[in-house]
Amino acid sequence: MRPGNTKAIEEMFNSISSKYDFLNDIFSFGLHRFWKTRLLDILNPTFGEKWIDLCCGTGDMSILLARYIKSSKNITGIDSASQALVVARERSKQNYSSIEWINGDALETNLTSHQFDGLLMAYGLRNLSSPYSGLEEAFRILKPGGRAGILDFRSFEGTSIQGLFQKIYLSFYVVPISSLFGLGKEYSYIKKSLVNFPSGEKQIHLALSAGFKKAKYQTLAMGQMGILLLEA
Ligand SMILES: C/C(=C\Cc1cc(O)c2ccccc2c1O)CCC[C@H](C)CCC[C@H](C)CCCC(C)C
Ligand SMILES: C[S@@+](CC[C@H](N)C(=O)[O-])C[C@H]1O[C@@H](n2cnc3c(N)ncnc32)[C@H](O)[C@@H]1O
Repeated sequence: MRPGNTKAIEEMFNSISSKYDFLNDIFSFGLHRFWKTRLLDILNPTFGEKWIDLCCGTGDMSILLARYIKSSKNITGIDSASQALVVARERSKQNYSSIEWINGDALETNLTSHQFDGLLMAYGLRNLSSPYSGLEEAFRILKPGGRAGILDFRSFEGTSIQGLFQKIYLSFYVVPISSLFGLGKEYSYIKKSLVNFPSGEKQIHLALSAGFKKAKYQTLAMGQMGILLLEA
């Protein structure tokens, strides 16, 4: 599996969608929900605002957002993997039925410009064939002054203890456990996708070039994850 191969990535996420949430809980000890909630705490979405979750996958972030603002109205989730959206629809149909799920491309959403107050993207940017084009599209659909939060693995430049820890964790914990579920190849893709993923500083630069007025980057999970915070 090569990063940047859009069709192959879509197929990969379709194939892992039924085990995706379960494995994320195992691999992060449930902490990924805490990281996603931290993102919401920073962005402070409020009732009445219109939000979009790009690369929503099985819908975790959109559902957390709906819980956070105590309403599922005005929330849209978009993902290219149709099977991931089947899971998202099933998970949301009882209590969060107003969330709109769209099967589409985050690089070309075909959504009207300047319509969202806020935008979320969790673990999506690294999977796009062009993170820069993803940021341009995010900027286009946000209202002026709209805010965006992008959560993903931190990409380390050079040698560091944290970078080494990340490689060891992925190679000796995540891949072997996922292999037990027949998904070793799929999960070994995470490490590959980090090779060309821009560092926090470079993400800031890309976002400003894509049109955002303000950009900052902060880390969490003992420096393993990063949040890119943007204002359109
Ligand atoms: C929710 C998480 C990852 C989502 C995710 C992203 C991808 O790009 C994938 C690609 C292919 C298959 C699956 C995924 C995928 O699930 C984050 C949590 C899961 C991680 C595997 C956990 C990795 C944790 C850090 C390297 C170290 C964390 C230390 C912490 C203090 C426990
Ligand atoms: C690692 S998952 C993250 C899912 C979810 N946001 C979460 O935090 O659990 C990455 C998601 O990005 C989606 N994706 C990758 N490229 C995409 C694109 N060009 N357009 C829309 N979705 C895309 C995949 O289908 C996958 O569901």
